[in-house]
Amino acid sequence: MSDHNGVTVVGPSVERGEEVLTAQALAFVADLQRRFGPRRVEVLAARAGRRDEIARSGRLDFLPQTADVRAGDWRVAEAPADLRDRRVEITGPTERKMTINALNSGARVWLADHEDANAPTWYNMVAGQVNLIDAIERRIDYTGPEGKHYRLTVERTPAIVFRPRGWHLVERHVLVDGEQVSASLFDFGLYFFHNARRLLDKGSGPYFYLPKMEGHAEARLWNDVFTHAEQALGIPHGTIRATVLIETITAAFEMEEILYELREHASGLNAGRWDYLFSVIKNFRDAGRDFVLPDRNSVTMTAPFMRAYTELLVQTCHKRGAFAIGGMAAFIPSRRDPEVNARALAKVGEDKRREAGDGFDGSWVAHPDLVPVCAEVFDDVLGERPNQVDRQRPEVSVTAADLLDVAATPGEITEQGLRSDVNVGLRYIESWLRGVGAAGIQNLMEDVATAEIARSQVWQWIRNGVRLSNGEPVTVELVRRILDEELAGISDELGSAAFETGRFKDAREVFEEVALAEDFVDFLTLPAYERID
Ligand SMILES: CC(=O)SCCNC(=O)CCNC(=O)[C@H](O)C(C)(C)COP(=O)(O)OP(=O)(O)OC[C@H]1O[C@@H](n2cnc3c(N)ncnc32)[C@H](O)[C@@H]1OP(=O)(O)O
Ligand SMILES: O=CC(=O)O
Ligand SMILES: [Mg+2]
Repeated sequence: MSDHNGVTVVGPSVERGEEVLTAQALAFVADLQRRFGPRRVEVLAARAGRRDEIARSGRLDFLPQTADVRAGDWRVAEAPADLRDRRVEITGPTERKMTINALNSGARVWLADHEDANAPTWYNMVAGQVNLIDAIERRIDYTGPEGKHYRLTVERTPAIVFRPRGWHLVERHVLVDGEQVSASLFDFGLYFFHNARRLLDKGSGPYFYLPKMEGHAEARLWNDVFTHAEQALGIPHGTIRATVLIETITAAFEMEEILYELREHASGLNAGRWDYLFSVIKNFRDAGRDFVLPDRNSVTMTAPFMRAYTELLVQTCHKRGAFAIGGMAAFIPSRRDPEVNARALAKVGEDKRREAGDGFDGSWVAHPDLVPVCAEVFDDVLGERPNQVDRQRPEVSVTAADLLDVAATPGEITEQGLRSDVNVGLRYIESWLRGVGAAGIQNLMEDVATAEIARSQVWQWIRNGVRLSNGEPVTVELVRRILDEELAGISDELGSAAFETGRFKDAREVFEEVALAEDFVDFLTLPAYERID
């Protein structure tokens, strides 16, 4: 434990942690917390207020008070040179081996993730910052436990776009004046303090993905944080570039306003489909059967409400000179199973073709073996151009009713779907509690966002009196029985020794809290964070 000028670090020491947790860097974070921490609390309270309003009215609409922003003539800042071509973006945790693999992947951008793909153990958060500095300095290497050596093998590495944790989270290992620091300000502050100048000196810049925002007031808060941070380090205003994930249903109604708030710092919007689905379930969880989604794996991007969302996103971005970046197809390739691999490549190719055809400027992949698939699709559509931001979509006309047309989603609610939600929820939470924030489960990529869908869908089915396709009602008792059965199956598969040393008991407790409790828990990571480390 260390204590300096009102900043107390209560996390254990991490190898090379002293390089990032310097007195100056912590003072910078503390200043951000003191200036902006109270506004973060207000923003979170406003979220709760808005959700109460949705519960009362059962609907959402574009904001009348910002009609002039939507009608106005404005554009976001010009893209810096290394963010003009974003056709392939690889995402992943900042763990050392994966950092090197992502840098060698051939993607144009690496989304270095402290959000959905991250389990925020103190070790991960500090070591991740060390790895990021080493990555920017191109001095990163690593030897795995089996002796395999990793180093940078390419001349041109992807531009790094760092995703800090969302506004809802705290970093409990750092206290500022006795209060837990905002995880967003901690992650952003350390990365910016250590790397802003470094990146500029290397011809790049401090670039960020901003997760899980629920509206333009939150974008204004980020913009004010950026402006202050630039001033504090004497870096020109507008150096930071931010890409905002539109991954909540409320933010979908404020895309223009979000870009407007951040216009001097904005690079684009990303269609974060998994959290978006979670947000639809969460916000309309008690709005009746019209908002009940079928089995998680049957909801695709061609469902009418998902198409409305991505079409509006592309149209909005290009109207404002911003990049539209596509989302994550969940299929992961396999180097062991050619059939699984072929299916993943085909599915991902199909997904990227739809996005490129719709006008997206680039898209995400979860695995290095998917970089060529995404590159090929966007190469075909872009040709010599670095992006297609000039492609306007005047024919697109999306209404509030289109964004909320969940009822038109095809698909069934099946016992297999329920079992899959329970199985994936348990396995993912167990992995997260062990410090692993992204996992391949049943050949699909699972992370915080996909696990949120699984557990919130179970909650919604129970609370809306849903029956499975076999006629059985979804009840707390049924889900408890399935939990027993799925856990027994996992134990048989892993063997009892491995099962007992895992975190399945805690994972079950968390799953029950976030899927079965009468009061809906806003984020599964909140109760899970109490049990991490
Ligand atoms: C909803 C959202 O926010 S999506 C964005 C957040 N989610 C993510 O970023 C998920 C990123 N992807 C991953 O973490 C991984 O691909 C997983 C967990 C899904 C699968 O990983 P693995 O089980 O290790 O896959 P696999 O064994 O095929 O990996 C092969 C190699 O590729 C590497 N690799 C796989 N995915 C990545 C990645 N995203 N970045 C860097 N390297 C990767 C592995 O480290 C492994 O390296 P090695 O051969 O040197 O040991
Ligand atoms: O962050 C991306 C998502 O789909 O969620
Ligand atoms: Mg997300």
